[in-house]
Amino acid sequence: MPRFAANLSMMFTEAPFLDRFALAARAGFKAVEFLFPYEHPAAEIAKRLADNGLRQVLFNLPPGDWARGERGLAALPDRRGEFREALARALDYAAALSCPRLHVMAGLRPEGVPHDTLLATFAANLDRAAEECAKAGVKPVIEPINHRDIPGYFLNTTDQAAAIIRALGPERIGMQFDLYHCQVTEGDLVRRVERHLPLIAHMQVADTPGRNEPGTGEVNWPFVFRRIDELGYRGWIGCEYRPAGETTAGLGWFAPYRNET
Ligand SMILES: O=C(O)C(=O)[C@H](O)CO
Ligand SMILES: [Mg+2]
Repeated sequence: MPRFAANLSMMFTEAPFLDRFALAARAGFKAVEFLFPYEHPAAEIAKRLADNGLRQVLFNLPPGDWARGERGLAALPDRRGEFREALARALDYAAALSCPRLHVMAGLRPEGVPHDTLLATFAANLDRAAEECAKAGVKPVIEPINHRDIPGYFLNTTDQAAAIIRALGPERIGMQFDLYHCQVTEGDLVRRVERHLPLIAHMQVADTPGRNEPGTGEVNWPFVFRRIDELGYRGWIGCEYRPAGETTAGLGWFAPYRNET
């Protein structure tokens, strides 16, 4: 059976961030992910994880100035110093939270910079991230993101991510396969999971088109989850969706998977 992690940036937003850990555990989750921990001391988050018997399975490197629209630094040639600092900061948190995966966001394509320059920067930064992360027992992951949610994002398709991962070594870098982005951009979910399975180190889910919980949109999730399981994926699937109503009221879809650890 697939194992689901609650995404605490999107779920349980009825409560302040630090109180969401208890709500996730009460709803039956054994693991959590979120976008960014940096507004809170790592020790405080570690305590919430321990108090509630939860594992932290993923979070993101600092993405630059999120409030001003930045969405990562890794492909940006004039931000390499800042990328190194972001990596170090994320690794400090990962150590404190015993987190095995870090999402390295590529960033938005700056106007006038050739694609090859961005790709070379992304590869060089990922190479460095892989080296530093390996020392800490962490695997960095990259995620193709659709054009509608983040227009101008550098990394859009699973094939593009796969080519970068193969060039750098799948044992060093993984794919964060977000089924929601894949359905928006590419579709053919099960075939794409089959194609990229050896590279996939983390998954995420939301239904399309609304980015709400599974069962609110157009995808046959029981079939997709069953095939993912049959294919042998044993990693986590982060519930990176905006609940259509109150979070707990929308967890009916999760009932068959609640006991997976
Ligand atoms: O948007 C997503 O799907 C993500 O997973 C990123 O971490 C945040 O943009
Ligand atoms: Mg995602």
